[in-house]
Amino acid sequence: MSSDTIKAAIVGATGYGGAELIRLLQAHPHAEVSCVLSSSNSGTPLSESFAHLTNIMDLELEAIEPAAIKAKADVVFLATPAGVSAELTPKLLEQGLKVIDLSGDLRLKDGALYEKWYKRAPASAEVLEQAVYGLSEVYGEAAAGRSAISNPGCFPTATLLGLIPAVKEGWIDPSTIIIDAKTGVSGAGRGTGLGTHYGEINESVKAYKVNAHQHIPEIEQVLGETAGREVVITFTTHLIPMTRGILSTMYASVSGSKSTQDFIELYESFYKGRPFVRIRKNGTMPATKEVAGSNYCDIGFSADERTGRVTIVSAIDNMVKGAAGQAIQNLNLMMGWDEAAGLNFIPMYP
Ligand SMILES: NC(=O)C1=CN([C@@H]2O[C@H](COP(=O)(O)OP(=O)(O)OC[C@H]3O[C@@H](n4cnc5c(N)ncnc54)[C@H](OP(=O)(O)O)[C@@H]3O)[C@@H](O)[C@H]2O)C=CC1
Ligand SMILES: CC(=O)N[C@@H](CCC(=O)OP(=O)(O)O)C(=O)O
Repeated sequence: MSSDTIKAAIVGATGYGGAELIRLLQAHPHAEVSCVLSSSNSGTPLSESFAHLTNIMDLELEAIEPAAIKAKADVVFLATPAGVSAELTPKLLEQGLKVIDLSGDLRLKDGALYEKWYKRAPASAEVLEQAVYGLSEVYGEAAAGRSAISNPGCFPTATLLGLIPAVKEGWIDPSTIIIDAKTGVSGAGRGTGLGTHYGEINESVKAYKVNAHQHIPEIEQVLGETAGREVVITFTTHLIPMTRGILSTMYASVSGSKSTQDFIELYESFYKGRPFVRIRKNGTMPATKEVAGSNYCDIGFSADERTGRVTIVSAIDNMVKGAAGQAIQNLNLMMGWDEAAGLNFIPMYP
């Protein structure tokens, strides 16, 4: 480890997001996991919760005590359910710790909107103000030197990276946007439930949370900022019988006459120098398998002269670019390191 190494604590280490953070941080050149925390399993070794970590991460799970975390860590990743970070973040910041939150608690800047969609009390206005929305390729520069980052949701990451350049340039009419998104079941976390039970999801595809998904206001917030006016979207999520991956298919009316190649060139220029967004050539479309296990977001386009609409398709791994990978990308940006440090994984294929 180099002298600019920092120590990371993971709250929610017994969940999927926590496990993915551990997998990725293990290979990070400037960060090491110094403590793992749990609200229900403290005093047990992490490998008892995750056998795949046997002989790799033998740390014992600890109770969540901000002062004790400060004694062991510089930065805290919160991979916890909604409601936890709203309460915990101010206590961690008071200790002088940096916080990267993977939950939805700090993403919506309007507390009333959070209350409406998440059905819980929001974080304080002060904490919401402090947290930078960490869509790395768009707001990455704002993360430098900051103490709190709200990591974007998995669907918003795939969708916003696919829409922002066209909305920003006025190439699509934001009022016509329709998003059809599919996810693997790991997006629902490790907790068991009827919704992700094998017998319920295997050999089946279903739409869920239609017009009621908590990522709707998050996507609208960012597209509204990008367009400079209110944006309202139609957004439908589908559960697919696969473990990892999100495919977001986006439709919108094109303003003026733009070809598929025009879109490809616009996006290549917008994401120039950003290592984790890959633009597909010649109207070819991405697949979740082509980004699995990696921090890439792959985007493809088809502009249809016949309908005057464009179809934009983006693919990510929900656990990596949609959660732990982007959280580490944000750590890198926060610390002024190479944004790709520790994240140069080739996707697992096939
Ligand atoms: N899975 C994904 O693809 C993505 C997840 N997210 C978000 O990241 C967060 C973590 O998700 P994920 O890892 O999948 O969820 P999991 O359900 O797999 O894990 C969440 C962990 O949080 C801990 N926890 C539960 N209650 C509390 C509490 N009151 N205080 C502290 N810790 C608690 C649990 O561990 P213990 O009982 O040991 O404390 C649990 O293991 C969620 O907010 C999720 O919405 C965001 C993007 C993508
Ligand atoms: C399959 C599945 O259930 N996925 C979850 C992903 C949500 C998530 O990650 O929640 P936050 O981003 O709000 O923290 C869902 O659609 O609600």
